Amino acid sequence: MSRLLRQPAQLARLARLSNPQLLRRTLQPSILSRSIAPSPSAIRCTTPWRPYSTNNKSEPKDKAKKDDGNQSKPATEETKKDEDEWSLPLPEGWVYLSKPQMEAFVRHLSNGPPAYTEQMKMVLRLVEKSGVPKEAVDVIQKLRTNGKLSIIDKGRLMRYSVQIASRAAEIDAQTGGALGKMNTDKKPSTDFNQNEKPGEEPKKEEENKTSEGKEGSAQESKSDADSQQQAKRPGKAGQPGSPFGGGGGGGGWGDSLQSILLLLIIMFGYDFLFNRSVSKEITWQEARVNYLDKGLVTKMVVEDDSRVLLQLVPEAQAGQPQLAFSIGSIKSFERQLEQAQDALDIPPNERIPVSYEKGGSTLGNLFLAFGPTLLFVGIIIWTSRNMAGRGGGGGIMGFSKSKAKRFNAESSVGVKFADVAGLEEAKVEITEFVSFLKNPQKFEKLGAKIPRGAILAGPPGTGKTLLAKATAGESGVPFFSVSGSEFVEMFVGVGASRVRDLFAEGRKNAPCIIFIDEIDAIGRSRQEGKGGFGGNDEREATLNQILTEMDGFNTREQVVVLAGTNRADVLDKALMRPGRFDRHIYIDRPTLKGRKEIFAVYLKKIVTNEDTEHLIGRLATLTPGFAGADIANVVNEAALIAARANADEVKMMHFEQAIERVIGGLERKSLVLKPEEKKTVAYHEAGHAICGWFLEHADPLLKVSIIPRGQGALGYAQYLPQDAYLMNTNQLMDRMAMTMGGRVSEELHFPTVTTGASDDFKKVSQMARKMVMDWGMSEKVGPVHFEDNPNAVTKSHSEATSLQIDGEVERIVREAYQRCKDLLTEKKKEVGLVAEELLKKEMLVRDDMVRLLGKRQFGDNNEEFEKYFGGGQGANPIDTDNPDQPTPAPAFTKLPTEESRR
Ligand SMILES: Nc1ncnc2c1ncn2[C@@H]1O[C@H](COP(=O)(O)OP(=O)(O)OP(=O)(O)O)[C@@H](O)[C@H]1O
Repeated sequence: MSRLLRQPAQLARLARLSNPQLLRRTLQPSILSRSIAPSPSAIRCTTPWRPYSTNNKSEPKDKAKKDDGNQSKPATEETKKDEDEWSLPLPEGWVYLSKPQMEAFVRHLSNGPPAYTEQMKMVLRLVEKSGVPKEAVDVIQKLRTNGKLSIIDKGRLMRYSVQIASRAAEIDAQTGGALGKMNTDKKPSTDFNQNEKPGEEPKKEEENKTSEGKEGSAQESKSDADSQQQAKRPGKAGQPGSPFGGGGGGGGWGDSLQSILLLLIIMFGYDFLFNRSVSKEITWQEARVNYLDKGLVTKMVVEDDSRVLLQLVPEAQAGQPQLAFSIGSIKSFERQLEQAQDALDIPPNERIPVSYEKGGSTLGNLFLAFGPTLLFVGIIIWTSRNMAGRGGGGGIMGFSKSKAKRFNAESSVGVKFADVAGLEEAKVEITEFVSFLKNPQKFEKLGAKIPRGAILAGPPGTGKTLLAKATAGESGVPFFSVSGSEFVEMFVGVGASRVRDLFAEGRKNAPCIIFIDEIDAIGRSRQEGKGGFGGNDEREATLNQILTEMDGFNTREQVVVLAGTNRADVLDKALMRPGRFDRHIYIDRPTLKGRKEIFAVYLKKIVTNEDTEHLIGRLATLTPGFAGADIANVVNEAALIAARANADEVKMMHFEQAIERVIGGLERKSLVLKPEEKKTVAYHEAGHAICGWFLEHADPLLKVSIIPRGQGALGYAQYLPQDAYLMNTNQLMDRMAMTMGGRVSEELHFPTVTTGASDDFKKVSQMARKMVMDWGMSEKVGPVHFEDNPNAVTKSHSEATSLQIDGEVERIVREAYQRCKDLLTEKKKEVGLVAEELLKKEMLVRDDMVRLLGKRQFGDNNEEFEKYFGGGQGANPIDTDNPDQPTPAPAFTKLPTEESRR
């Protein structure tokens, strides 16, 4: 419809093209009904229609009287009697227009676009036939007396037009399309000729009507043939295309409604845009001689500084349009008016009032009147579409819809417990939910209450979501997954209503599992944020709704709520209490055993000829601290590296490259260091390596490199820390000393030091501070725990204690430094040896170290390391240039770079 409105020519085409079809549709029933048996509807369709103003002598008077009695028209003088037998009674509050009113209406419409004159005639016939709402009479009366309408009145008239159009459609449907048929045959009693004097019947029309009256039923019998003729000449002048469908049992009344509406909108739109007022142009002289001099002018309105509208006494105005004349300038008009009034000797207090109006019904006014409303409606539609596009559920109402993704037991949730490696304890806990969903009677008959839900807490990527999915997969129930952040919207109340919707959906689909990931986005403690500038009301409202919903489940409702979070510590206590999230399942990063199991799951999908057991063990040993997601990533990365090298299978070196890439980041080949910088980096890394090699509690060294990697790392020494859960003071001191190795080596080998050790100092300081404040490892401060929250306004301890803590931290760091300095001073030669080798080879592996320094004195303190990497081997330094030496395992050899492979 909007497309049609933008292209009025199309509408004309549409109306014209639709005419033959409509005619055919209209005709068919009457032809059929006549060839078989005359039916009342067929007769009705062909009964000639007589407009109200035609005083048709041929109509039998008694019939007219009878009809009059049947009509429920108001008994005013202006009310017109309808004589057509198929006319429907006027609805309450509706009247027929009087002839002068009709003429005023016609004059108004005749200002529409010329291309639609024919269509306007049809609208007119329709108005004659259908009557108008009573209130419309007031507006039309204004049109009659003022010749123009205000924007508000035009808007009203538009509204009445819609009502008229729907009544027309009703009549058309109820009379089997008679209205449509009538419009193809008849002309309105009131013509559109503007220049015609009001009240005067056009002669031609009169003739037509007389002949109509004479021919009477002859026309009826001719109608089929005529109609068929018309069908062949669509849109010919005088035979307008009908916008009324309606034929064939009212099937086209929707078309009628649409067409009439479009026509009216076009007409009024045209009027708005192009006709400042419905008026007749005269000259100043005419205005003066015919009206001013005769004392008929009551007021003058200057429009847009260029045109003057005359307001006349009612007697003079009656029956004619608004009069207007153009002026060159206001000044000259005022002068002329004054002279005229002076000449007429009009006293100053009786002079004709002049008012000034700007704009009239210009485009600007139109925008001023409707712009804000249109803008508002536009914004609503845009926002609503946007929400729908984001999966908001469609339309503005979609805001409150939950965005949970539903996975079906048969389709998407293909995950089973077997796919979740490790996490044995968590699986045991959660299996209970599965048996509850599968077999609730088992629990109910013993009077047991089933837990409502479980919080799965732990570091990112450890398999919380996977476990929740597996629970749904095992129990074969629908699974609704939603992220906590999806409840957070800028509109107040949306979060709470989404929670309501989610739980309602869950209840509808019970038994089912609802999984809320990252629940900390909405489940944070309500105390948080209260201290500052007040809490977040929207978040609290959402949390309260979750609390309410979880309370709302009765024990028989088989809806289990699981939630995942990385921050169980910040969750609201009310959320964690029994009866809501009863179970708290902590899922930590996998241990060596867990990593082996996860590698086993993912390596199944990889093409490799390596010994699986050895591969898994070795990779698991190389990846301490890796979460399940990291392991999945390493395996995939290795396959990608192998594919890039066009390998047939994924080899150990591909896996090791992948691990190195995940830990250290991408090799930065573009970063070229100056020779002296490279030398500093080599001595710095050699210092770390020597500390790691000679300190008793250091972790086994894997490799040292001066190839820049990732973000800002110019070199690195990779150790293999054990899965340690406790550390003693000696271990910590050795680790700190090892971390200081880089800076101390720089001090010993160069006249000045560099900025390269800042990250080392940060680590050392953090460790020392924890030893003093958290772990009670300072004799002076004692076994006390101190809160170390840099954001806290008040400290948990006194200034004196702070000073004491600072003093102890400094002491520990200094001790570690001294330990390192003593060692590196003693091993200065070895540092130089390793550094020079590093400068030559860029990367040294464990075997290089053994070759250069001899077997490590203290062993590797790591069983797995010794098992998979042959730790302790190489008691005799390996000469890699000697072909008789055993080939080192891949982790100990330099990995081929991209260039060397090419
Ligand atoms: N125990 C595991 N067994 C198999 N795959 C795992 C395991 N843990 C994690 N993964 C892998 O890691 C991916 C991410 O895991 P998941 O989404 O469950 O982590 P999460 O703990 O929910 O993380 P987050 O806290 O960031 O939401 C999984 O799709 C899976 O491929």
